[in-house]
Amino acid sequence: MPAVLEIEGLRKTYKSRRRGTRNALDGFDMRVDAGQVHGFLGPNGSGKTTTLRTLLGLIRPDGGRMALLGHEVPDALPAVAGQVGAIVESPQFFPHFTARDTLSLLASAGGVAPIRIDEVLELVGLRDRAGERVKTYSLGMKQRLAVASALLKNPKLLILDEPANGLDPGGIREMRTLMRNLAESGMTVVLSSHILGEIQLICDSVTIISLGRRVAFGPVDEVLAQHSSGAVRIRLEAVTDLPSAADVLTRAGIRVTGHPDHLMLGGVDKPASVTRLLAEQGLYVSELAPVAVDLESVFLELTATAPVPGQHRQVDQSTKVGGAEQSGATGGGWGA
Ligand SMILES: Nc1ncnc2c1ncn2[C@@H]1O[C@H](COP(=O)(O)OP(=O)(O)OP(=O)(O)O)[C@@H](O)[C@H]1O
Repeated sequence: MPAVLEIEGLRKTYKSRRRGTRNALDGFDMRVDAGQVHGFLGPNGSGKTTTLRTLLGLIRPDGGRMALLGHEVPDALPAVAGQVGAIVESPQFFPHFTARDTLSLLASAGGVAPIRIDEVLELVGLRDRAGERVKTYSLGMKQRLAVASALLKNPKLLILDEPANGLDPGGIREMRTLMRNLAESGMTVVLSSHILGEIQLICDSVTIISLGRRVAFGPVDEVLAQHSSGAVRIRLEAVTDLPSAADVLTRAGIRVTGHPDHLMLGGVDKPASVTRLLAEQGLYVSELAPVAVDLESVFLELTATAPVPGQHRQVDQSTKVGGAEQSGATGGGWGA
């Protein structure tokens, strides 16, 4: 299958007087095959926006290579730009314009045939409301108008940074249907998100980034399967013993992720050894259950930060060059 997007060893260092030198991307790799809906996941500050902006020629990288639709970028950007639609920043619309006025303006500026306006309005489900002013639109409708504007030139690749951010469950469902419809029409869609349940439902494949590096990638099922073997949830008689239990198990080489009332363990061969290890330290297990992991647990385990649906709550993950600071490592729990 041909790669629509390829990134190898991408590096970007930001230097600022106030924050010093920071590695936003530290040898990052990514590959997206044609016809996929691909989820790009990572905690705040892990480098998602820097990656997408670098791909689109808005930021100059310090190293590595990138290709879009088989052409090396940024050199070939003028040649491929017409085949790539992207929303990497919240687009601003004239509030008094209708959706149709907005798209007409963009279409004439971009040399797009007017007939395409109705097609994109239909695609994003705004045709019936196209004559209403944008200021009367819900956030979800504005997001869909933004997608419509990116679809005007009928791109082969659509890149969306946090398309479901701030949407209510109804808006998220509409966005999900839209993404699937676009993929079925043959478009490749890359979307960054914190809403992991959504990514699990919508996406065929994922890349997880942490601290500017790829920590997992592949078809969603495979990423889940790689992290499901030996996954166990335990509860203790005393919830206050969870931190000590996490400590004991981590020292025994078990991957541990802390939650308020239980621990998730990874890579457990013999569940009985967990009970024994803990009992030897006077820590008593009240429940031990094998579990099928979801994308959220995998994300938590790999990035050590807890995602909050629809919110930017995780701490910044970038690393300071020349210092030990790594601010994102403690957000999720005690272990791993
Ligand atoms: N213009 C800039 N100058 C200095 N540092 C920057 C700049 N842009 C981003 N950074 C830093 O680079 C790191 C990566 O940021 P980036 O925005 O790519 O992360 P992200 O994964 O998109 O996060 P979020 O989910 O919060 O958007 C962060 O530490 C951020 O503070």
